[in-house]
Amino acid sequence: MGKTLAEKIFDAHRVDMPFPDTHVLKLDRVFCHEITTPIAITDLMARGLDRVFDPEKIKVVIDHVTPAKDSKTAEQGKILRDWARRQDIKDFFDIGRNGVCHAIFPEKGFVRPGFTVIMGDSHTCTHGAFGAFAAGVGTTDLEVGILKGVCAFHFPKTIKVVLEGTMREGVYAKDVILHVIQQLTVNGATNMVIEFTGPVVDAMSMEARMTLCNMAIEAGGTSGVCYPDMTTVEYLWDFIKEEYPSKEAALEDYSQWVSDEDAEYEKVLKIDVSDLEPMVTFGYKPDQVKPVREMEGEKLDQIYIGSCTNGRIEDLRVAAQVLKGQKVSDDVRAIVSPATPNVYKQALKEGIIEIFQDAGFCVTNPTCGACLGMSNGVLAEGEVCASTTNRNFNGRMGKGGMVHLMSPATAAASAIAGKIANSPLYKG
Ligand SMILES: CC(C)[C@H](C(=O)O)[C@@H](O)C(=O)O
Ligand code: SF4
Repeated sequence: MGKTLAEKIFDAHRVDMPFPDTHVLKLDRVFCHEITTPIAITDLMARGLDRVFDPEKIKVVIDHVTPAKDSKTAEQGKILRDWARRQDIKDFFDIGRNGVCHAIFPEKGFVRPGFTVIMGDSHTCTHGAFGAFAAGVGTTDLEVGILKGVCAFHFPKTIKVVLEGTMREGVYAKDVILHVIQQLTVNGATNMVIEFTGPVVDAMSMEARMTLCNMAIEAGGTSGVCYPDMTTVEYLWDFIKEEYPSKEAALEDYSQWVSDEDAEYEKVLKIDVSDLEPMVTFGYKPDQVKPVREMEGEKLDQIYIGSCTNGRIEDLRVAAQVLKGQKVSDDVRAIVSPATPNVYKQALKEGIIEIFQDAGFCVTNPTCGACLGMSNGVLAEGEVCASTTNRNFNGRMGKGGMVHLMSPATAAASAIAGKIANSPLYKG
């Protein structure tokens, strides 16, 4: 019987099996941010265990609320900052160099095919786009990871999602993943890995693959994964060119991180994306999804473009294409948060920031901010936001507020219309 990609990663990292179905894996990366890691640090300190397993494998960023908005968030930043200094963690991204964790860490080349990655953040699944096993964990697992560089997991059953056909113009990875979540439902992949394969994924950029894997958790998935290929090698090349004599050599090495043809799956879901339309959520759960067409004209108060799902340069490019020469409707306000300083810089270079500003968008620094209703765009009671983020839970972006998840193209078109609208890039 063949093996899935996740099983192969487990085999290569297993150091112990203390109980049946408890696999202790060696970790290649432990990622940290200022919301969950300070709790782990404080607890480790209280227990006299203020150490780290390897400062080079730990990567740290302040991203959720930055600059700090109050004494509490300032304290969280301080605990993380002091710890990174004390433990000699060199890859620490503080204000001015910081961006959303799941955007900046891939951008820095920290994730490689076949890696194991944990973080105290549910969207850690994003990094599976590189052919890694990347999972969000709670405080106890994070503490063990920081201290010992290992983490215990259950054996990963895998759901294979095969994406076939050709996407229509104006339909994006976000529309695909919303459709997939609708099919799987919010707990259809609980404790499982979702493997995204097929010609549609093969043709996708790394950014689009990250958008897919990012939302695996919204179907309950532990991790999303894509097979590494030449697109992966090209994305990583600047970081790996010392390791391999050529891109082909890197590809050959990475090609061990794919599933065998006869691997066993929990479920295989084949989806032809050829007829897929731009999609949007309508309720408080990410599987409540409809075509934008059926939601056109719905009232909005705010538009938000950003986050670890859709705050990368490709996303901003698409939004700018829609916004060019247009104005945000007087009925709404609009905010864009480039996900990293590099995204911001590139958007400046390409004139994208100017397009956003001329349209009437507020451009913030790179941060999670509005995505989880902590800063930079919190909704008031009863307000509605069109958002490129990944969660539409009740009150997610502010108490009593509602969120409609959608692609950057749909969000930009909705900003201009002042209500939910399909983008002119979609030719249907
Ligand atoms: C703050 C953090 C723990 C949280 C998560 O784990 O997902 C956040 O990133 C989110 O998206 O709600
Ligand atoms: S951008 Fe949103 S979903 Fe992503 S890590 Fe930040 S708060 Fe979580």
